[in-house]
Amino acid sequence: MFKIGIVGCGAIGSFISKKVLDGTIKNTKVVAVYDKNLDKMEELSKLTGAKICKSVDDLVKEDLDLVVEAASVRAVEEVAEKSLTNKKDVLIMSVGALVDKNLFLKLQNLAKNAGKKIYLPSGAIGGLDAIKAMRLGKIKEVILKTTKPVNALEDALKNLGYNVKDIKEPVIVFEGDVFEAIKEFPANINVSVTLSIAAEFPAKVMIVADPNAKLNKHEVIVKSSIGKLKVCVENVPFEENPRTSALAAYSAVRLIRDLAEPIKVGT
Ligand SMILES: NC(=O)C1=CN([C@@H]2O[C@H](COP(=O)(O)OP(=O)(O)OC[C@H]3O[C@@H](n4cnc5c(N)ncnc54)[C@H](O)[C@@H]3O)[C@@H](O)[C@H]2O)C=CC1
Ligand SMILES: O=C([O-])CC(=O)C(=O)O
Repeated sequence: MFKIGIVGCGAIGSFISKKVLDGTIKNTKVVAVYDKNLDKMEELSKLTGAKICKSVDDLVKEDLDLVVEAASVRAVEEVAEKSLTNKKDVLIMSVGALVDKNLFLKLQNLAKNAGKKIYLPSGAIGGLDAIKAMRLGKIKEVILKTTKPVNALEDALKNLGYNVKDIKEPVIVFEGDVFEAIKEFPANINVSVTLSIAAEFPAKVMIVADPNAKLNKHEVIVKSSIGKLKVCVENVPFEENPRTSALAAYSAVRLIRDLAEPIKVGT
């Protein structure tokens, strides 16, 4: 039996748990959960039978094969560092945290020394398989254009001083590099960091708030010496959390399911 611990019992953590329970992810059990929100943690524990943990420290001491971080960019350092030092593989959803080069290198070293893995799912975008291969040539430009409904961007827009009710037509609310993008939209643009890590090249990012949009759209363009890639996904948002695309949770489910597969498809 493959044993999982989950930090963050929101949309993604709960979805992964449901896919364990319905057998989409086979021979697996969610054995421990932690969330700073007690109600969410109790709800997921009730659903899965998992132990309620008092802290990340408490969770990583359990007998686990994998820790899933599905909490927030700010949670990543503690969850990943403690998982790896306690000899657990870790899957990170809040990939945005890894825009910090020092943290990236620290976790990479910890994983190497512990003989453990850090898994970064493709999340809400596509094309990373091809981009990783293209990276072996020369990458010239990496672009991500994200369009989301206004309510999906609401928290970040309010922090940036937008009056969201005044947005009546599509507005470019951000244009800049991946470093600024994840700072200003920490719960919306983790994919720009995953993309930049896969390409080993900093993405240029544009974010559009569209009051008429119903889907989370991500357009990825990569220009390289090997060729040009254009991938566009139009994702159904999660009902429980409109900031998050359903594809992001499905990609984590697929990654965990594939860990046990003898044949690996794609790069
Ligand atoms: N890589 C990707 O493509 C994507 C990544 N994400 C990221 O994945 C993460 C999870 O997303 P959702 O499940 O949709 O979010 P959510 O908001 O539905 O759930 C997050 C849960 O984590 C808990 N939490 C937050 N900080 C915590 C901490 N420091 N310690 C313990 N619990 C904490 C919250 O109380 C909440 O219950 C977010 O950081 C989100 O930005 C979301 C979509 C796509
Ligand atoms: O789910 C999405 O569409 C993308 C997202 O929130 C993120 O990358 O943080």
